[in-house]
Formats: sequence, C-alpha cells, structure tokens
Amino acid sequence: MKNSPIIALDFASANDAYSFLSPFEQSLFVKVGMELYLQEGPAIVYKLKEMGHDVFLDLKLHDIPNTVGQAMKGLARLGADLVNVHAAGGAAMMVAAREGLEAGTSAGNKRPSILAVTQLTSTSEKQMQEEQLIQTSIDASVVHYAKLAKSAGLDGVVCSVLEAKQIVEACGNEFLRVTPGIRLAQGEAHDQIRVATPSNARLLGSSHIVVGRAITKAENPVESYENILKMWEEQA
Ligand SMILES: O=c1ccn([C@@H]2O[C@H](COP(=O)(O)O)[C@@H](O)[C@H]2O)c(=O)[nH]1
Repeated sequence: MKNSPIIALDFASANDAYSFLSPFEQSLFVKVGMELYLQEGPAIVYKLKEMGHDVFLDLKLHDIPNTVGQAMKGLARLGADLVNVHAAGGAAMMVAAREGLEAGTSAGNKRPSILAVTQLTSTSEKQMQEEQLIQTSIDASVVHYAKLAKSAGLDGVVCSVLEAKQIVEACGNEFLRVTPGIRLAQGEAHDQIRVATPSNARLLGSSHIVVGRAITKAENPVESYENILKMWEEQA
C-alpha cells in the first residue's frame, strides 16, 4: 500500500472522478466513499485498480456481525486495498468483518487491510458527550475504540491527527492511523472539527492522511496535491 496522501474522490459520477484524475501523471492512492460508490458500484473500484491506483473503499459498514461479515466477504472480491467499519458496531462485528474479508479473499492473495472508524473528524467532544452520551474525553473514546479494533485483529483506525500519537503509544507503530480532517494552514475547515495540516499530521503520528476538498476543489488540483505531498514527505 502506498504512503502518499489519499485523495478523497467525493464526486457524483465516475466521469467526474475520471476528469479530475486525468491531469495526474502518476499512480495515486484514492478513496471511494459512499457518494461515488452508491452511484457507480463495484465497477468504479475495478476501473481505478485497472488504472494503477491504490483504492481505499470507505463505506464505513455498521450493522449486526453477520450482515457486516457477509458484506465484507463480497467486498473482498473487488480488489480494494483498504476497507473499513465503524468501531461503534462492537468487537464481535469487527471480528466478523475481518473474518468475512479473509473468507472472501482467494487463496494465495493478501486480504485488504481493514480499519475501524473511531470518532468522525467532524465530531467535537461536546457533541460526542451530548449526542452519544459518552462521558469521557474524545481522546479517551478514540483510544478505547483503537484498542478494541486491535483486539479484534483489525489493521488500524480512522481517527484525527490529534489522537494519532496516543494510538501509537497504546497500539504500536504498525497499527495504522489514517487521518482525514486535513487542512492547509489558511484553509477553510468546512464541516470538519478536529483538523490539522499535512506537516503536523506527519509530526503527530499519522501513518496516512486523507485529503478531499483541499485538492479536489483547488484551482489547480495537481499543484495542490504536489504541495501537500511535499509537506507530508518533508516531515518524514
Ligand atoms: O472521520 C472521518 C472519516 C472519513 N472522512 C472522509 O474523509 C474525507 C475528507 O474530505 P475533506 O474534503 O478533506 O474534508 C471525506 O471523504 C470524508 O467522508 C472524514 O472526513 N472523517
């Protein structure tokens, strides 16, 4: 799996995604989320893989263990490099997800890596406490979910940069910390709450960053990607 910034292809159609990608000359790490996948289905993943990109299929499954396990068995056949579930679905659901992926991966092939989403980067501590009735700090909630995901045999978590260091301490450096909520210093936060720059993400312990609008909505997306890549790589 590449370590370059993961570009969130939050587009309404495959054609929009391909137009966005056409000026890029290198193979990229891209993310297909529910907006694009629900319009285009498995074909978008096959096509992006055929084009040479690494693919994070960000569907954030969250259901009873049997349903998630069977869904993961099917998703394993699409060829994505990275998939995910919500940690709030519980340890049994996460184990079922991993086992489903293993069952759906053909013999001799490596199963896709699997992450658990902890607390969304659009969630504040106040919102978590009032709406989810979780009476602890957001860091403690994220680290708790990370430990649960690790005990279920998952490969890492989606978290914000602000919790990445504590996750390394609790779960080790091999356990992935994939962090959305990436913004340039002068950039607009939009709906994100727990944000950080690409340089700080590297310094504070992210293993991968996910960047959407700072690239896809930039006047020159290739230039914006190259700048973010430079900031990310300079701090390695
Ligand atoms: O906690 C999470 C989990 C997933 N995301 C996804 O990442 C991108 C971020 O896009 P930006 O435009 O850079 O804000 C988007 O696809 C989300 O669905 C997240 O932001 N936070």
